[in-house]
Formats: sequence, structure tokens, C-alpha cells
Amino acid sequence: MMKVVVGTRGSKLALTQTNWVIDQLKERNPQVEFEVKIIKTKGDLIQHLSLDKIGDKGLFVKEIEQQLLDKEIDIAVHSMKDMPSTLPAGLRFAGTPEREDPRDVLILKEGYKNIDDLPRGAKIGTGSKRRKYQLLKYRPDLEIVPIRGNIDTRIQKIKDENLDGIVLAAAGMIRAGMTEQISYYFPVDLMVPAPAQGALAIEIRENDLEIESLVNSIKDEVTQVRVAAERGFLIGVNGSCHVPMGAYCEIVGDQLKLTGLYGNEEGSKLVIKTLEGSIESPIDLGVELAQLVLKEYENYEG
Ligand SMILES: NCc1[nH]cc(CCC(=O)O)c1CC(=O)O
Repeated sequence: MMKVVVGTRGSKLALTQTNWVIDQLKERNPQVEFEVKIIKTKGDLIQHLSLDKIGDKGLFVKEIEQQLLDKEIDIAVHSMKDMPSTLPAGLRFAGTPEREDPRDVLILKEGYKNIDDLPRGAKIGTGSKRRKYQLLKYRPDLEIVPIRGNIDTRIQKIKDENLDGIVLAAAGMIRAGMTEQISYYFPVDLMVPAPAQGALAIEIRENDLEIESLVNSIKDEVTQVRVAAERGFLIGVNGSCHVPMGAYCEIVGDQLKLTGLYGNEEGSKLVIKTLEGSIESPIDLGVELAQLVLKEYENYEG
């Protein structure tokens, strides 16, 4: 019998996501046995530093990828939105399973219901420039307070730092069984999500055909295409996590409709553009939209 070792970070969200993937795989491959291996990453050890100081997204995945290369694990499960645009030599993504809700949400202090009933100057916690500058575009009066940490830590900060609310991804809350704590779902045109938000990344060894076909048994074609377009935009703008950046793709009829957001660190420039294109070439559409957005960014006059 085949035995597959699945590597993951140890956070509650990472474990929930990994167990979800294993359940999906088991359903279609009942003969396969799975084992979970928890791996501590540099990113986990320096949670107290702000993301701006850490910079590199790769800090959360490097140790896990090394274990894949060393054959200590066979599959790594990550949030796709945390993955850098290129993978180390020898590794690749297998098929992407069905995406969870891609939207951003507000978790609000007792008594508030949505973005519009927050009082003037309300304090909202987020460490993401994408979230910060889109919030301020809609509600310039809000005070944005930088926070980070895992989901539970951030929710605790509403009380500890006397915030009126925080912004999180719907997907993490839903997967962690905390849906009822969500106060408000941002429409995607008010808050363009991060590229691939709500989607999982299943990373494998490039030449591991057996594992590839196992994982592809849970691949979702629609998610695959949408995520490819959104990550095409990420590759095209070549942005760091110091600048606001987002991308969201929908399928409309037989076309892709991709929206991209890109701005500067200070938030004084924020470009949002939408482009439609063929479902056959999602990455090209992402790269093409990135070129258009960057051109507008260069000529930006506020
Ligand atoms: N950056 C941390 C992170 N990475 C993935 C998720 C949630 C799941 C997802 O977005 O797919 C979160 C938390 C958040 O942004 O609220």
C-alpha cells in the first residue's frame, strides 16, 4: 500500500487546510495512507516582527521545500497566496483543488455590523497595504493599525489593542470553522483580493509522477484557470509585499475577466484595471494586464 507524507506548518489554519486536502484525497483514493508531518519555519519563529521587516514571503516555506527535496515529505500544503511567484528547481505545483471564498472580510467589535456603520475615525487592524489603501479609498476617515500574527492572535488584538475591527481573508475563517465571527464580506470591487486568496497550493517534486496523478485527482479546473490568471498578474508586476497588490479573476461566459491592483508603498498611487481575455491563456492575460497597469502607474497623476 502506498504511504504518503504530507508536510505543513503547525498553525491551526495550516493544519486545517492540510487535513482538508487529505480528506479530499482519501475520498478519491481510499487505498492510500497519509501521514502529517509538522514543520517549523523561520517565519513561525519570528511572528513578532512585522511583515515589512521580514520581507521575503519564502521564509514560511523554505524549510518545508527542503524536506520535499530531501524526500522527507511527498506533498506540501500551503496557502497559494503565500507562495512566491517562482519555486525552487526540482519542485512544482500539482493541480489546485477547489477554492474557498476569495473575499476579504471584517471581524468587528460587538455592536458593529458592516463597513458603513463604523463611526468616524474607527480603528481597523491590518498589516497589509493592499487592505489598508483599499479601506482608506472607501473610508478615508478610518485609522489603520498595523497588526500581524495568526488568525487567533489577530482576533484577540481587537480586545487587547482596543480596535473596532480587523480585516482577514474569508477563506481562513471559513476553513477554521469560524464563519459566524465574520461581520461583513467586502465586495471584490471594493476590496480586490490578494492573488489566489482562498486557494491552496500543493507542492510536489517535479519528477514524482505517482504523487502528481494522486494530487491531480482533486484538481478543480475552474480554480486552476482563475489562479493562473491572478498569479500571472503577480509575475507581471513583479511586486514585493511592501506595495499594495491584488488580483481577482472570474469566468464570464467563455471569457476570463481579470482585475488587477497595484500601487506604491505610501498609497499615493493606486491603479485598478480590468481586462478580459481567453480562458485558454490565463497566465498571458495576467501578464498583459500587469503591463497595462504598470504603464498607467508610470503615468499616474493622482
Ligand atoms: N497571510 C496569512 C494568510 N495566508 C492565508 C490566509 C488565509 C487563507 C487564504 O487567504 O487563502 C491568511 C490569513 C489572512 O490573510 O487572513
